[in-house]
Amino acid sequence: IAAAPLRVLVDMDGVLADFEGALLRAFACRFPGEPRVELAQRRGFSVREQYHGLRRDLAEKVASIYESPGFFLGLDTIPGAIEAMREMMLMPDTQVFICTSPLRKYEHCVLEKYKWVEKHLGPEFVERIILTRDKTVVSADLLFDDKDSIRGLGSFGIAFRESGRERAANCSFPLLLSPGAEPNPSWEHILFTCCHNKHIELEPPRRRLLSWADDWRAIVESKRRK
Ligand SMILES: Cc1cn([C@H]2C[C@H](O)[C@@H](COP(=O)(O)O)O2)c(=O)[nH]c1=O
Ligand SMILES: [Mg+2]
Repeated sequence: IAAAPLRVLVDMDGVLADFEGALLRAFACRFPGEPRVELAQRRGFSVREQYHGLRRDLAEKVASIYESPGFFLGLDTIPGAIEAMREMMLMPDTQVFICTSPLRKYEHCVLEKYKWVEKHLGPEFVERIILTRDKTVVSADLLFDDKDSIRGLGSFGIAFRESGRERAANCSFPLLLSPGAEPNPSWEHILFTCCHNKHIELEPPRRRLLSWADDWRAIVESKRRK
């Protein structure tokens, strides 16, 4: 019996597309007099949260950048990403998908993510886009992602008290509070190094990919069933 092909999910922002670099450049350009967080000072996935910590009103200002038309389409590629994706796609017994989370304000983001993939990778990769706010429910062997803790982003069931009784409600909650719907995702998460996560020390056996110049091929091969 032939072994099942290896399925690899590759995240988009921070892994294929340079979200952080573009955001900082656009922020500095649109709000030149405001304090900003340089890439070397970035900590934690949410840039919005870090700007909020700097000064409350800066959260809305930084969000206005990535919610603007043209922002996602204009992102530069992460060095080596396009070459790595093309090579991975050609690997025998390997299925490659782009797994990316849209903003809750999806108006420009969703269309522009599709256009970005077509522009930089071509139409065959557009067929391979998975858009989800909860990557835990997607079944695969590997997930390359720059977010240190992969959970759901969207609405989820939460218990709360009402008239002394608990009931479930489908509430929309801030990004970082939502657990994924699947507590045991099938994939191994490989943390892709990005400015906001490079200071995090991973607990073994968690693994990192430092960049696309690092040995991603060895990570892929390590997951093949013997
Ligand atoms: C506040 C904030 C939001 N994002 C957004 C950008 C994307 O829509 C998703 C992450 O997408 P990915 O392809 O799954 O990486 O969240 C962000 O990346 N960083 C932020 O600080
Ligand atoms: Mg990402």
